[in-house]
Amino acid sequence: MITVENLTKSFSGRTGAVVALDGVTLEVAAGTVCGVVGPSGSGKSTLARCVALLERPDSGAIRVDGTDLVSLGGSALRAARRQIGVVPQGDSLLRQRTAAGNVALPLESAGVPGPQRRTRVGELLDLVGLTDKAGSYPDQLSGGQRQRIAVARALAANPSVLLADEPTSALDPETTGSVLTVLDRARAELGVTVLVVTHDMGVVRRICDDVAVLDHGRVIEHGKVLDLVADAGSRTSGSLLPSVDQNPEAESKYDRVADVVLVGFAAVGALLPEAASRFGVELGLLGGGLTRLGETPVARFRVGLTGERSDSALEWISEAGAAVQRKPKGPQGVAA
Ligand SMILES: Nc1ncnc2c1ncn2[C@@H]1O[C@H](COP(=O)(O)OP(=O)(O)OP(=O)(O)O)[C@@H](O)[C@H]1O
Repeated sequence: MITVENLTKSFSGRTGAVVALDGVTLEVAAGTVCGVVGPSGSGKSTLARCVALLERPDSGAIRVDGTDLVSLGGSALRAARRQIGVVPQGDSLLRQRTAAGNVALPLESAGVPGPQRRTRVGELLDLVGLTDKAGSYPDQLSGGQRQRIAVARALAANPSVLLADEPTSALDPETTGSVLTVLDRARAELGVTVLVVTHDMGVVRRICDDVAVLDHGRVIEHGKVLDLVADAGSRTSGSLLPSVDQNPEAESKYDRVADVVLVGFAAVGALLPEAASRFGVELGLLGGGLTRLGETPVARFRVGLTGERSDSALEWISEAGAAVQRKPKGPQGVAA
């Protein structure tokens, strides 16, 4: 588990101090993947660098499995660093070493004997699906393959935490998928806790259990992705749910208009028709659609309802587990 408490970090800029982290508090449960998102300059990389102990915060605590890393020095700090695997931003492999040689690097530094090293490198190449590229040099690998080798290298010393800073930037969607699969396997098969910094909400959509949204060095939103998408006002719901086109003319034809978010329903399409028939209302779909967050099906539909028991129908949909947000009717609705 990673716990970050009230972390602050400033840099001296040309026009005075730049506050990169302004009281960041965050908790990432063991064996989960947390995405750190936010606009450029919001402090994402600084947070990752502090957690990786590459940067010392000005104040606050960073605990990994209960140990406060900020207070450590000397050999205790070096030992703590081994608990944290880092996939740096950009191309980070050594050009003159093969893929296997790059993965072996942290094991060599830790003095792991040759036979054990070879076994471990073999396991890691297998984990990232690149056993057949063991003898290839970085220039002979694609960008996605290089990133997967960087993940294998970060996992070599058996860390409990893996930090990845923009692991998929500059990759095409297909290659991005293969890198994300590897991060997901690290969590699922090795139980590693993963913190991934990204500007790409697609990364959050694919592999993150939790998300933290940073802005101006502060956490402005943090929680489980599946909880946040059900919260109509959250930024996460705005960026991950299917969009709804505005159509005031169609909406004006109904007594009630609402957005309905359904998370993890096996038969996502069945609830709305059932509400219509139970309460004898006319229910029309005005927009939205289905998506998937990780393995979980998620839907957002804008619905219109007409009939005396429209409110009861919406209440029943909400009691069945959906998040329902009633929409005020637009000017055309008032006129109708
Ligand atoms: N070493 C440094 N020296 C001076 N200022 C820095 C340094 N590192 C970061 N900053 C400043 O701290 C703020 C946060 O930067 P950071 O790189 O953490 O943001 P970010 O969210 O990762 O941005 P991006 O998405 O563009 O990588 C920015 O204003 C940045 O200019």
